[in-house]
Amino acid sequence: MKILNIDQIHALDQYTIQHEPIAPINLMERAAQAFVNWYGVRFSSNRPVKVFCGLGNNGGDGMAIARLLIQLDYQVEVYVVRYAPRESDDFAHNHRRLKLLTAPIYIEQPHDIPALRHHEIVIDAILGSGLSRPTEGIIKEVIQGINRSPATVIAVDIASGLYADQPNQAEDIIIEPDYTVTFQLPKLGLLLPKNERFVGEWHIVNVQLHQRFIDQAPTSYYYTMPEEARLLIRKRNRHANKGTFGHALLLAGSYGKVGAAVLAAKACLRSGVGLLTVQTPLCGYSVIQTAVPEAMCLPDTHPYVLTGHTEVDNLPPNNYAAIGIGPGIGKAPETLAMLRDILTTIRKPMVIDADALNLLAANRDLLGLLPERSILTPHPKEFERLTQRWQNDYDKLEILQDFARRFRIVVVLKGAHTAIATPEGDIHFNSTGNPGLSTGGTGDVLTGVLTALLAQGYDPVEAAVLGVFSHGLAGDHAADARGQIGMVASDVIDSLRWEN
Ligand SMILES: NC(=O)C1=CN([C@@H]2O[C@H](COP(=O)(O)OP(=O)(O)OC[C@H]3O[C@@H](n4cnc5c(N)ncnc54)[C@H](OP(=O)(O)O)[C@@H]3O)[C@@H](O)[C@H]2O)[C@@H](O)CC1
Ligand SMILES: Nc1ncnc2c1ncn2[C@@H]1O[C@H](COP(=O)(O)OP(=O)(O)O)[C@@H](O)[C@H]1O
Ligand SMILES: [K+]
Repeated sequence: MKILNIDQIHALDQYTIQHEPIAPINLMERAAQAFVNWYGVRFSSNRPVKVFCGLGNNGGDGMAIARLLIQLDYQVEVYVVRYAPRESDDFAHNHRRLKLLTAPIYIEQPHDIPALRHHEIVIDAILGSGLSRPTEGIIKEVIQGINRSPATVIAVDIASGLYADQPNQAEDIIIEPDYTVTFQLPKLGLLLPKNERFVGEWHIVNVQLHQRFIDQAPTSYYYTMPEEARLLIRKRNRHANKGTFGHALLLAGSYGKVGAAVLAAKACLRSGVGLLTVQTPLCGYSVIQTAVPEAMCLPDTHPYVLTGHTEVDNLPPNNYAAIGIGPGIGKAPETLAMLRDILTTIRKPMVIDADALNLLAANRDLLGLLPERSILTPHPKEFERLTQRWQNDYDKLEILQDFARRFRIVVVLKGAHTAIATPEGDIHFNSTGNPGLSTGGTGDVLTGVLTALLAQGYDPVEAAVLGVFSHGLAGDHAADARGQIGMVASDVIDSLRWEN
């Protein structure tokens, strides 16, 4: 699904109005109805509702939402924050309609702000995507009052005071909602880590804006929807054999970190690879042979770290369908030499993770050797080591795009909405996963998943989008079964499923 900027979203509104065609007031009604449908299945009518409206179209949505809720027998009070003399036409229209049902209360001074109790629901329709400057004056006072209250807060479209596609300043006063119900398309600002407090749990509701405009709108930002990810999964041919699905090589583990190799190997096998060889230091040999009997093991000559040398007959590295390197390998000089050797030999996309990334960061000349369309999987700290410090999340996205474009690679920047940057400069945000994944070893699992997909011949961008989605989904299933707190990386492996 595309993520559009605010100018595009406004143009999309106008396009829908002209080409559907639909009167603006009816489009607002559709948005309000979509919000109320969402609301109705979650909150019972015995919780009093206070709707806070601004004077623009977000406020107009609030007015229409209040009317629809009153008609459904919810107990609703409507507050209008009168911060300016002018109102939008559609606000004024809905204001008139609402006044036939109830008398709104006007807030002009701080003492007009009502007390809010914990069983109440606040609907924040003060400012939406039309935000043009930081909040101040009476709007700021109302927002602070709502944020201090114990009520449940739901933002209409976006929290009042939060920019949808540009950075806020630390001192900005912004609604801190429990939920955001946004219209039609996700907004970039909802996905960024620093905005977490101003987003809460967010949901998209469909208001049937014109699909032709969306299809033609240029963007670099995408949000992976379940149906899009599932479409990428390839069906197996009836007459397939294990050769069809590739032979992968995982280079993983060091003394004390052979578990990382085990996790990556198991995840690789659970993601459909045909054959798997794990190269690990000698100390890992019997661990791999015992813990992952489905995998072959290539013992390195070194007892503790990977050097790339082995006394056992094996395939030349270029003969593997895909190579994944990094989980638990450490940063020994011998391992650096092996990485350099591999990067000079291998010409097909690889998966590079963990200490392999730290070795790249410390030896930047290696970046130029990366096979085109390789997948790098840094968490934010590793990414900072590879690049530079960023000022804010928007700046970080630019650094990410530049880095992926410059080295013609796929960069999977891990986090709550993992951002996958392509060599073409696009960014795909993931929609699955939960904080239960913040536990040691889940990154190793992802490396195994991605290596398996490359070995099966998936294009690296598709492998990254699908692999990250499926890994997050497995994390969600693991959380359902074990809870976010109790789940571990092995549960994520056990929960991997590939169904389209
Ligand atoms: N896209 C969709 O799918 C649909 C969208 N819809 C809804 O429309 C909403 C967008 O409406 P909108 O454009 O009228 O903007 P909104 O935020 O209500 O108000 C802006 C007004 O406030 C002002 N203003 C700005 N910042 C300010 C500040 N800090 N302090 C004080 N004032 C400030 C600004 O004035 P100005 O910048 O001109 O001074 C302007 O007058 C959107 O979020 C959604 O809810 C649906 O109805 C239909 C489907
Ligand atoms: N709060 C979160 N929400 C969603 N996914 C998360 C969250 N925290 C971590 N993850 C995911 O868990 C994985 C952690 O990877 P990483 O930090 O490399 O762990 P490790 O090095 O311990 O294996 C990544 O895929 C990341 O996207
Ligand atoms: K709002």
